[in-house]
Amino acid sequence: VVNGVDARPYSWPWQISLQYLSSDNFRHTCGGTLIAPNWVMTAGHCISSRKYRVVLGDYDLTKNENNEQFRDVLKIIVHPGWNNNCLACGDDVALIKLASSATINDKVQTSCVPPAGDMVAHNEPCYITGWGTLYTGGPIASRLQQALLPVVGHSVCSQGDWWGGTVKPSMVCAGGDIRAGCNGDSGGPLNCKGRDGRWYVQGVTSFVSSRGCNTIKKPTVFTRTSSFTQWISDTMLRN
Ligand SMILES: CC(C)c1ccc(NC(=O)[C@@H]2CCCN2C(=O)[C@H](CCCC[NH3+])NC(=O)C(F)(F)F)cc1
Repeated sequence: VVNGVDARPYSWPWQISLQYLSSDNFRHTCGGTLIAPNWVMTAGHCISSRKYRVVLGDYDLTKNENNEQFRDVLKIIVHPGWNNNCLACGDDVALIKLASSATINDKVQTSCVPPAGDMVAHNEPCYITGWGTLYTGGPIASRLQQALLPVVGHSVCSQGDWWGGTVKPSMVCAGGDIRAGCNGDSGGPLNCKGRDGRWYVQGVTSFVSSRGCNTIKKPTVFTRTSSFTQWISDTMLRN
């Protein structure tokens, strides 16, 4: 996250770190959201043929704070429409079934998935969270970062000098000024508070401009969760 701040520890208890085994130790590669005790939602582009683990209840990736829960992955289902060579085609979403359920407590909780078709409004105040790089090409964060990213409506985000036709209705734009997601935030949540006072994961961090994470008029682009609510529930039910 570029120009964010340290989150208050465990204030986003559904944020997970997706890590892959790289010569004898696990490395953070993407974020993700706990949406059921044994299911995590992340981005399709985060998934390759590596061995993964999921870390829950983490805050500082460089310290053992004794609240972390480590889970092996039982299975990964990438959305059938995801095409690694077509970021603009969307469907950048995947579901990870944990080998055993997370222990739900004050530091590990599930986020709400919005109802199908739920549309976050232009300028709605949402927060991106993640351990991604602190600036383009920079180091990943040690402590979980957060930044307020106001939603940019599709009519603005799809304008020529913004993302144009690259952004689809199945995506959500947010930010577009000095704050942005950055590499390593992929797969993490766009957190928006509902009228019921509960937090909803309205987006899955998908892409930023290849010219720099916080490029003006190139807001961070998220997979719109509510476009996949049906797929999410079907997949969890069948697997
Ligand atoms: C659709 C096309 C115009 C296009 C749009 C944006 C990009 N952006 C990028 O490639 C930048 C540069 C580093 C990684 N990156 C990204 O946007 C990667 C996804 C890359 C997937 C590649 N297989 N996502 C992230 O860094 C983020 F923001 F989610 F944390 C690339 C192509």
